[in-house]
Amino acid sequence: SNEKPIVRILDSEEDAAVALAEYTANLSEKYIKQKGSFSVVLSGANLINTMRKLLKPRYNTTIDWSKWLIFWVDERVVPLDDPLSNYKLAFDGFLSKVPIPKSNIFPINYNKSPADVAVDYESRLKKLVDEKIIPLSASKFPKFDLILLGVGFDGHVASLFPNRPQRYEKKRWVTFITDSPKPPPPRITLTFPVINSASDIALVVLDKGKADIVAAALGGAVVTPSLPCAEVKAEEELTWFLDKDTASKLK
Ligand SMILES: O=C(O)[C@H](O)[C@@H](O)[C@H](O)[C@H](O)COP(=O)(O)O
Repeated sequence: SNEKPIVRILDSEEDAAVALAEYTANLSEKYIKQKGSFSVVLSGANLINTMRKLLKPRYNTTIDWSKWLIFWVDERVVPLDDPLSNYKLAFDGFLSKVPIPKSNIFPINYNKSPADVAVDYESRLKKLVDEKIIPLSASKFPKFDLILLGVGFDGHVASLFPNRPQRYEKKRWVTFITDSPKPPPPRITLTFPVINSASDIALVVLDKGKADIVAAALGGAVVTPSLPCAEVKAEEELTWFLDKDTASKLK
């Protein structure tokens, strides 16, 4: 793997959205050619809006949507029709507008217990690995093609927060949190061993309020505890997508 991330600094949020579409479409073509499918793992929040260019020509007409598999890097433990659901956000803003087969979309099975939801999601991933739909990494974690991550103001990725133990999980594929500092409190999340087994990862940060966090993560500043976003590694390539304002504090 490439130890050094690629840092792309675009002029504006609009340009970053275009660059993200181009990047995603290229990976889609590459992995579908290579392995017959393209597994994409989504975050919530702003990311879905940044993916909007994929819904427009030429991407919407040239991408082989039937080969996409959709997962969530983290999910709020709420019913799937709740306005806080990452699934609902992705469905309303993206998935309902492209012809991805419903059977290729893997939202959580909602249940009141975050622990149960995590166990269920992990066992469904295990089944997909057994069925050879998702490959296994050398370290025996599921290997997704592309994980798309946002970064929080505290440097979190997925629902792996700086001051919470979930970020140190080494064995589980999916874990849960009942006291997330970002609301809502109950969530499930993929763990670092799974995230860092992905082939390609995009960290998409387009918010000048996060300029300091990005500079700390990319500038190698010593922060205790370390920033989760600085712990992300990809098997093939890790790419940061920033706009000028968000990158303004980079040296
Ligand atoms: O549950 C969520 O909200 C996310 O999946 C979370 O990990 C998000 O990606 C970051 O908090 C950044 O969110 P923004 O990009 O909206 O700031």
